[in-house]
Amino acid sequence: MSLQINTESPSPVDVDDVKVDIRIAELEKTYKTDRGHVQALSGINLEVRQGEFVSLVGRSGCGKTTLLRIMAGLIPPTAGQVLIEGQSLWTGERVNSKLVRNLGVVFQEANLFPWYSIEENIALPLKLRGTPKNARRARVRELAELVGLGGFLKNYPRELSGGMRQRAAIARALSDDPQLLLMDEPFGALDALTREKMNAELQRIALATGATVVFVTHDIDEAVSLGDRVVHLTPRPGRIKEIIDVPLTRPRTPLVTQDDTYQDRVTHLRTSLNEELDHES
Ligand SMILES: Nc1ncnc2c1ncn2[C@@H]1O[C@H](COP(=O)(O)OP(=O)(O)OP(=O)(O)O)[C@@H](O)[C@H]1O
Repeated sequence: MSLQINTESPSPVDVDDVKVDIRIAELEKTYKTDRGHVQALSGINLEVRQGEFVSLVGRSGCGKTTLLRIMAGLIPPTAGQVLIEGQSLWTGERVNSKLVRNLGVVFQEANLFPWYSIEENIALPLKLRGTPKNARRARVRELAELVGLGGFLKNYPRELSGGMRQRAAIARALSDDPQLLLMDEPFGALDALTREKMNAELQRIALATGATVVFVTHDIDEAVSLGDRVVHLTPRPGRIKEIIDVPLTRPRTPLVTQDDTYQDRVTHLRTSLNEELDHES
């Protein structure tokens, strides 16, 4: 079977198409350091459709986290645009805080507030939004069950394992029903079984809520098993090497790994990543 691989970055912004949730156009990011400039991203063009699950993969230093942090409103791009539902996320170094409030963001580190209980941590976005206490409590219970923390709501982060803290962080990111979920290696620190379970949960939640997900991972298998498309970035500077379609039906179970389409994509990506290493050595 031939791979539907788009090796060209899509052309920049065409704001007429309402089904596109995110449009990234000619994005550049250069970090200024004491030892000079580091060009982390160059010429990034990417469109993400509403409800789509896009995985970002690539070797260490290819700019995955930088791209996600720009999309999350945490660091400004040096040039280019990020449009979310047609609105600019960045105007120079100024971020559109209204757009940022509607994002759910999960990082590799759980980043929970140590002085709040798990319940209070998960409820925080709802509290900030002014959701009444009873509704908040019901939603938090529902989410805690979902991520397997139903019995730990009164505990504090320090009393939980790393994997449990991460699940709490995911529940917190989901609490306000974000339409766009940005995740940077959220399951990197979890054991294999928990990770598999969280992958299934994330897929289920994304399907149920219709949320658009952008998901950074080092793990090719995870990228393909979760993604509708996989964006492969290459380093120095970070560029899109190719975008791979993964036309597999959902929900995808662990059996997806036996599917030819799945295996083709994984093999292709693995070969492509290894070629990069060979070129360097
Ligand atoms: N705050 C910073 N200041 C200077 N350079 C930075 C900064 N953050 C990242 N970089 C550089 O930008 C490039 C991209 O880094 P980034 O963390 O985005 O890559 P990554 O693909 O997420 O890497 P990894 O997979 O190791 O997390 C790297 O060369 C990195 O050294």
